[in-house]
Order: sequence, then C-alpha cells, then structure tokens
Amino acid sequence: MGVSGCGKSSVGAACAQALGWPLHEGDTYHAPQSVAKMRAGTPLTDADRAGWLDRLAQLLAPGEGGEGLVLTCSALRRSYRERLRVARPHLGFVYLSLGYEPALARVQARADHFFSPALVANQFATLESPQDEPLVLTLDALRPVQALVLEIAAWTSARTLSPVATPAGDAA
Ligand SMILES: Nc1ncnc2c1ncn2[C@@H]1O[C@H](COP(=O)(O)OP(=O)(O)O)[C@@H](O)[C@H]1O
Ligand SMILES: O=C(O)[C@H](O)[C@@H](O)[C@H](O)[C@H](O)COP(=O)(O)O
Repeated sequence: MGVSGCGKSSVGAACAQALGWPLHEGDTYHAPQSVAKMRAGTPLTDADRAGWLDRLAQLLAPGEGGEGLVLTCSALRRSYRERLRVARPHLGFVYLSLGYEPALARVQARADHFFSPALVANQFATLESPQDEPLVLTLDALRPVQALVLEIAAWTSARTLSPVATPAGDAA
C-alpha cells in the first residue's frame, strides 16, 4: 500500500515471485469510469472506491490464494484497509513510505500509465498513515527493490511460522 509511485506494482511483483504467491494488481480492478477520472486528473471519491474495494475484498476471501497472495492496492484511508481486513483476518500490509517530491518524480517519469501526475498531491492529502495499526510493515520506498523484497519476505515468513504472530486467543 501507499501513494501512487511508491512502488506497489514493482515491489509487489517481485515479492510475488520471491514468495511463489499469486499477484493481483489492484489497478486493474478499478471501474473504467474511475480510470477515466484519474486519467483526466480528477481524484476518486469514497464512492468511486467502494466498488473497487469490494472487488479487492473478494480476492482476499479466505480460501483464495492458498498459502498467501500479494495484492497491490493504494489503501490510502484507514476505512479502506478495514474493509480489506474484514475480508481476510490477519491481513498484513506493507506500507511503502515515500515523500511527495520523489513520488511526483516517479509518476512524471512513467510514460505508459493512466494516473495523472496532477493527482499526486491529492494522494498525500488522502493518505492516513497505517503505522499505528496491527500487522503493518513500514518501509522506506527509496530503498532498492531487492532490499525491500528481502525484508518483506522475512517478515512474511516470520508471521507465517511464528504462533506469536497471531493475536492471543486466536488459534488460526
Ligand atoms: N524502490 C525503488 N527504487 C527505485 N525506483 C523504483 C522503486 N520502486 C518503484 N520504482 C519506480 O518508480 C516508478 C513507480 O513505481 P510503481 O511500482 O509503478 O509504483 P506504484 O505501483 O505504487 O504506483 C516505476 O518507474 C518504478 O520502476
Ligand atoms: O485510490 C486511488 O486513488 C487509486 O487507487 C490510486 O491510489 C492509485 O495509485 C491509482 O490507481 C494509480 O495506480 P498506481 O498506484 O499504480 O500509480
């Protein structure tokens, strides 16, 4: 999760490969009208995102993805993350934290993407940091992709293998 340009697609794809898990690219589940809005530089509203989050929640339903799956999703507001947590208890979030200037530079440098650079400021205005929420790994998105993948894979393995990674009283 994180603002546009933080590396969700790049890091997510590399993580899925490293973990041997299926990858779902959240961008591909936006409604065509939402993609058109973003292309035109109009920010999405909560209403625009509701159906998108419902579609992503379906991907996260327990039983989907076997051992695990990687889903790339901006998940900017806490309420969006709560929607996804309802779908999959103990869902982990990797928050790729990046400042406005590098995010803007990355989005401007992307030639083949629908997301308008004019929307990057709005991404930061919408973002609610997840850092005080459970099962969140916060990483500096300026680090090299491979270093991020190694840390995410280690965090994921520790959560999967260690019984202390689940809340007390929950045998899952
Ligand atoms: N850790 C990184 N270091 C350097 N460049 C990166 C890193 N992560 C992503 N990028 C580059 O930044 C741009 C945006 O990355 P992308 O994965 O599309 O982000 P998002 O999916 O969050 O919008 C791409 O050109 C990508 O190659
Ligand atoms: O909720 C939103 O406003 C969008 O999900 C947005 O955060 C997302 O970033 C775009 O879909 C662009 O895609 P990238 O994040 O891949 O640039």
